[in-house]
Amino acid sequence: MYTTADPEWGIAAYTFRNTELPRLLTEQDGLYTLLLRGNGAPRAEIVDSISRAHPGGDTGRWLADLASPDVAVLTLTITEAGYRVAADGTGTAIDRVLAGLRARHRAGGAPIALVPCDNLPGNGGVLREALGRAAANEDPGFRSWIEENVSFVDTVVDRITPATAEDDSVTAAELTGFDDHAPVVTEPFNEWLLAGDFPLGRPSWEHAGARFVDDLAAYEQRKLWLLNGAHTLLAYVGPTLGCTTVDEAVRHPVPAALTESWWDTATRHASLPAEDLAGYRERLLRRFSSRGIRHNLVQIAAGGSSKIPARILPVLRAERSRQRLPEAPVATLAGWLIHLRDRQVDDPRADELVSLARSDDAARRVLSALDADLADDRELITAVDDYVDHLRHAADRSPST
Ligand SMILES: NC(=O)c1ccc[n+]([C@@H]2O[C@H](COP(=O)([O-])OP(=O)(O)OC[C@H]3O[C@@H](n4cnc5c(N)ncnc54)[C@H](O)[C@@H]3O)[C@@H](O)[C@H]2O)c1
Ligand SMILES: O=P(O)(O)OC[C@@H](O)[C@@H](O)[C@H](O)[C@H](O)CO
Repeated sequence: MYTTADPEWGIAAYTFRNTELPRLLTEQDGLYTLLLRGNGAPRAEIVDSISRAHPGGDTGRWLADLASPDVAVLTLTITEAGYRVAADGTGTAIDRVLAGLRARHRAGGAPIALVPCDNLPGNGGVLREALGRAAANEDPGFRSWIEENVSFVDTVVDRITPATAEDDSVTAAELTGFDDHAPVVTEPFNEWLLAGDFPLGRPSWEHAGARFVDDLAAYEQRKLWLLNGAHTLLAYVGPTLGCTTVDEAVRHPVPAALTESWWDTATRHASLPAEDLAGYRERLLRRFSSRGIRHNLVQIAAGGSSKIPARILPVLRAERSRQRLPEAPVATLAGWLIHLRDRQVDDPRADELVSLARSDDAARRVLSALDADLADDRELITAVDDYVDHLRHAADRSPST
């Protein structure tokens, strides 16, 4: 959407495993509909910035694109779990990026900007570190080329974009007359913040509202703690009370009160000025409550083992260092324990975590798998265990959603 602001640029898009989406996009000449759903009537825009779409398995094409000096920027949206480096170094997104950079280095070594768009603190640094680990056994000349020519840009992407539902295609076609098989539904709000260098230039994304800043840390903290932290809380507590979407969960008295309590706790440790945080929080409640967006909690519940450490634990640690034990992080951890015990778990560490969650002394063992220091916090572990019982009782008394 931001790239449509600069018709000089186009996107060669690659999926990871999905072969259907590139096929559909190719049939549609790369066009897709952005369906904006808020509390009023839906609106639609056609996005024309994808020049080509390829399945991730099209390795020859991928290497040729990455080798080309016409390619100046590589963005990645691969989920938090996508930054893991496999023990044998193969088959991951990081491995594919490394192969692409190798091809680029061999083809003359034009510089490039890598722009991760996933919800991770310091996502540019996370990518730099993951690539560094994957490249540990590479030729030293290639490794120093990476250091000197690859720029790692930090970003914060803020726009609630749930998985597309069937009726979204119907609504999109009614609004545009274009029979789109790959529409994307989103909220009207959008914010994209970036910090870093683009050695070969970039699209003028600022013309569509992107903001380039020197330091992202405070914005990142605000977004990851207040928005994604609350989403994580709702994704684990909501389903224990019969809620299936974010808007349902923030209308239910128990998760609604916990969300407010989480925001009170997290804002005590956030760096931006209080008025800014209060405004963001107020807007968030409106965004979460929007009836236009049906954001499934199951989608948000995936990958808790990488999300909880980034969104919940920094605040919990800051509170524990002041001898406080706030309710909302305890509720999130208890909800996660119930999730691991009772539900279909989508997480790269699912086997290990599900087995720990079903063992004796589960709370201590699951929490220590997240952070070894938590294993010694008896007060926290007891509170999480008690909260599991509390949530189960609350479920029995829960109003229907
Ligand atoms: N959807 C949103 O509201 C939103 C907003 C801001 C940021 N984000 C970020 O974008 C990410 C993707 O969200 P989405 O809604 O597009 O999800 P999605 O499930 O629609 O897409 C995830 C993509 O990541 C790929 N992927 C999954 N696991 C991978 C792995 N291990 N290695 C490489 N690729 C992998 C999938 O193939 C898919 O193409 C989120 O994890 C989040 O960090 C999402
Ligand atoms: O998989 P996650 O938790 O990183 O993402 C799910 C949502 O919390 C997330 O996509 C938000 O909607 C998004 O971050 C809003 O900007």
